[in-house]
Amino acid sequence: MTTRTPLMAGNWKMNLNHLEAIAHVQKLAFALADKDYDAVEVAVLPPFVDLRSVQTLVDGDKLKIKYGAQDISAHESGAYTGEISGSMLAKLKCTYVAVGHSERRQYHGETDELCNAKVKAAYANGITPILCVGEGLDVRKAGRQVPHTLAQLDGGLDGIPADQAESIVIAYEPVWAIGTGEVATPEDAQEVCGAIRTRLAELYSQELADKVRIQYGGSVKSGNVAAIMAQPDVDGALVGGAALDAEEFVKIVRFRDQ
Ligand SMILES: O=C[C@H](O)COP(=O)(O)O
Repeated sequence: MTTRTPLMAGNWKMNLNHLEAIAHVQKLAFALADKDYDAVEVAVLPPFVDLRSVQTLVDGDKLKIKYGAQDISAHESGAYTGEISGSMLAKLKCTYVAVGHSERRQYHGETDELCNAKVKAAYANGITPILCVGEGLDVRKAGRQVPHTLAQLDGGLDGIPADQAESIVIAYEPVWAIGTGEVATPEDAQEVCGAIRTRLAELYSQELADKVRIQYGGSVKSGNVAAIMAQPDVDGALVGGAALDAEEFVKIVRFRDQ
């Protein structure tokens, strides 16, 4: 059985300017330094304008905290006003990039096809995508959360070869649980995360599926993280609101102590 290192990633969304970002990462580094946290990988996904500041801090102080972006352009360069390319993110040494977050899908009309192009752009630049998938409330009420989420997974991974897919991170985020305080039960999370792993085995191989980390996201807090992480197919969390509070995020990282 493959051991997967849990990945706790804080998606700051449109919060914290570059000065606040520096203070926040310093707090995280200070709080995490007093106890070994090698067993858990910690990442932050700040707004684009914070990335240079975060990079300088992480590089300068040789922090173990990883960082990445919340989005990536499907294009490599050119006349795409407002977009940020994969090569720009790679130049800032981003480890991760979120692709297809439900807020991008909902407010910016991102389709599975576009997400797939963004996954390819990430890999073309040596950045690991965190592909976000998950159903809305109407789909959940209709009991179609598994086929809906797997269709997003299939679309996002279309044409991605195994040697790339083995490093992908999948974030299962039921939209009805994002920022609502409405957390999926551990069983809800396991149902879909387990189905994602089974699909990865069908698309590639069981060996590959066993390597891929699958996160849960949606109102994760220190009080509920341990129960969610106890599920066999949940390998981390993509944390929104609670990641803006350094102390709370550190508690989530230390889920084993909760
Ligand atoms: O990317 C993070 C998710 O959208 C979860 O956000 P939340 O923890 O505020 O519910």
